[in-house]
Order: sequence, then C-alpha cells, then structure tokens
Amino acid sequence: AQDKMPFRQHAVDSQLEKLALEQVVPALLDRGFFYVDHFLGDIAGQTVLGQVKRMHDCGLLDDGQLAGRRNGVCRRNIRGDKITWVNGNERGSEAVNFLLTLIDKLISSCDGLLGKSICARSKAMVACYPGNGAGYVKHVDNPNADGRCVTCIYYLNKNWNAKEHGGILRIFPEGKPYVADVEPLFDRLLLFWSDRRNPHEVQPSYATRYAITVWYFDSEERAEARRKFRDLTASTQERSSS
Ligand SMILES: O=C(O)CCC(=O)Nc1cc2ccccc2cn1
Ligand SMILES: [Mn+2]
Repeated sequence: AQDKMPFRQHAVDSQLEKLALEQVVPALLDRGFFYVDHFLGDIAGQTVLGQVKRMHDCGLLDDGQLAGRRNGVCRRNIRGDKITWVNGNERGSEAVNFLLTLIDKLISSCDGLLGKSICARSKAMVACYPGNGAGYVKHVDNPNADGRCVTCIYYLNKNWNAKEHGGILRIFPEGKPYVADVEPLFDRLLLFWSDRRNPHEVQPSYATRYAITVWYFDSEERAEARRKFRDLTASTQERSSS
C-alpha cells in the first residue's frame, strides 16, 4: 500500500512517472526512440556494472547464438557479442534486478498511452562486445510480429569515447531522413520500437562494451504469435506423422 512505502520510494515512482509521461511517451510516438542519461545514478549504476563484470569474469557470457546458425560462417562478423540471460533472482544479480524493477515501473507508467497493451517482458540479456572490432550487423529486432514491441537497452560503459572505441548503436528510423547515433554511455537507458520502424546496427567496438537488454511484449501481438506458432508446430507434426 502506498502509505507503507518510505517517502523516497514515492519520490522515485513519481519521478519515473514524470519521465514516462513527459519524455518517453512523446518521443516514442514522435520519433520512435528515446534515451535518458543518469537513469540509476552513479552508485547504483556502478553496482550493476560490477555484477556484470563478475558474470564476464566467471565466463558466464558465452558467444551470442545466432538463430538459424549457419555452420562454417564465422559468427564473429555477423554478431560478435557474448551473452547470458538473467531473470534477476540469481545470486549476484540483485542490482540487475533493481534496474529491471525501475524499467518495469517506467514502462508501466507509459502503458495505455503507447497504443499498445504491454503485459510482459523477456528476461534480461546481458551482452558484452569484447572489443576485438566485433559489432552487430544491421537488423530489426522483431521483423515478423513475434510480440516484442519495445526494446530497452541499459548501457554500462564508463569513459566511452566513440572516436576511439567505436561501438555506436546506429538506428535507421524507417522513413526518416536521418540516422540516430547512440553512444553506449554508462548509466544511459535507450528505448525504441522493436519492429521494422527501427533497423539498427552496432558498429565495430574496440573496447569492452557492456549492455543489458529487455524486450517488452504487446499482449495481443504475443497471443497471436503464440497461436501461429502452435498451429505451425501442429501442422508440421501432422505432415511428419502422415
Ligand atoms: O548493444 C546494442 O546497442 C544493441 C545490440 C543489439 O541490437 N542486440 C540484439 C541482440 C539480439 C539477440 C537475440 C535476438 C535478437 C537480438 C537483436 N538485437
Ligand atoms: Mn537489436
């Protein structure tokens, strides 16, 4: 109940609501993407970074799997990130969980104003580009209505200098005469529509580049995608058994 929450929590919640209503919703509806700096603040941001570094040091970040992996083709030049998926309840990811709860609050404050009904989200994908010049080729996160509607990326890179380190996320907003170059700066939160409106690429990175991504689902599109998938698997089973 609201009255039991410490005063500070009220302040945080109303700050997130203010950010959602005054900045996130207008930007998503107008431009299709939005980013804010100093999302958690230095202390909390540092704690998240420390936990991600520990995952990396423990070898938890393995090579990013490619859907429809083609043997022999060097994955490095298609997608060079190393990833792991966390739901935030694992020991050592408490700060990641704190981040996710704030992003959840931010998104739920937008709900109903984005023309979508956002009901659920993916687990958090912790990604590291090792700085060997690897990046991620231009792609759309959700090209075929799999239910994902908003991509949220939290960047963790202190003293990032794109001139020297590269690693810019370049968004090519559909139908717009400009591209948006987003530097993966520490404590920066980026949100954008996951569908064909926002093709994007990660340019080659020459320093270790950490990010945490969550995708939010639109309930109707997700339900439709699951129905299609169920029918697809049913029909393939019929074919294979006939
Ligand atoms: O780190 C960034 O700035 C964005 C990187 C990026 O686009 N990552 C990414 C990662 C993905 C992993 C699985 C499926 C789809 C995916 C789409 N995009
Ligand atoms: Mn992407």
